[in-house]
Amino acid sequence: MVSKTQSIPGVNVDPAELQKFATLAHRWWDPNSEFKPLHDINPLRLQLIDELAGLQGKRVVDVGCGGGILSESMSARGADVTGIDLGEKALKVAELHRLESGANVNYRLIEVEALAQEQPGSFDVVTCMEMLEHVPDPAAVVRACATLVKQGGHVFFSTLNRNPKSYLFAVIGAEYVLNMLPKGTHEYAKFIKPSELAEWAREAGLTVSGMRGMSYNPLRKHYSLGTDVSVNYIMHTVK
Ligand SMILES: C[S@@+](CC[C@H](N)C(=O)[O-])C[C@H]1O[C@@H](n2cnc3c(N)ncnc32)[C@H](O)[C@@H]1O
Repeated sequence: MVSKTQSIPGVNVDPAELQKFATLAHRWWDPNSEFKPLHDINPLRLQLIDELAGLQGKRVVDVGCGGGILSESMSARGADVTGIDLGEKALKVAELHRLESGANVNYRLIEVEALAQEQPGSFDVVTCMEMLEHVPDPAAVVRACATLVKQGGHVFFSTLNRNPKSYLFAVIGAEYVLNMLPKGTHEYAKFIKPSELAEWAREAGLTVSGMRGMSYNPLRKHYSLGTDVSVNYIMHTVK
């Protein structure tokens, strides 16, 4: 299924993108489902965020939290987490899982731009992972994340780079060869170059402090963090 970018006027959302995740939402916490890549990369990104921002006792907002894989793990590191998404089904799954796990996460169905108006400068850490490539106006999400974070706080973005290698690995490889993701999960045109993301971040008043690549080795079926940002990458910014 290939979605068309069609946003709701006044709202920075592509309903077809939300629908993709709604269809699969009940499988969010199955580590062998379509969400396996998120489960597999989670320990790596969690460790990086904790090392750079120190999660214990911090107020964190996880933007586009989905079923809550990262949100719950950050709460397990001692953070007070708010998880927001516009996918109703994903949030219901997240809430049910939270009730079982007892995680300290408050889930809300709210646009990041609306939360930014409601609670500017309120969070020590903002995470926005694997979400920017699914919205019509990613720069507006970056601006909202910058508004949400306190002065001196940390904002983490992760997304897919846009180049022939990322097309080969993230679309052809993951969706068509290895069947790791449903076909149509990603639209190449929405992938974001680090230079573009860095510019949006700077325009929003954030300083880019570093970048790490997340690479997948199909032979070892293993993800690792490193310097190769050609496919999936995490950008660390500070306000
Ligand atoms: C690939 S999932 C990533 C989930 C989570 N961030 C993670 O990395 O584990 C993308 C998420 O973005 C959400 N999403 C898409 N468009 C959104 C929007 N405009 N506002 C908030 N969430 C959105 C989807 O509902 C989905 O939960």
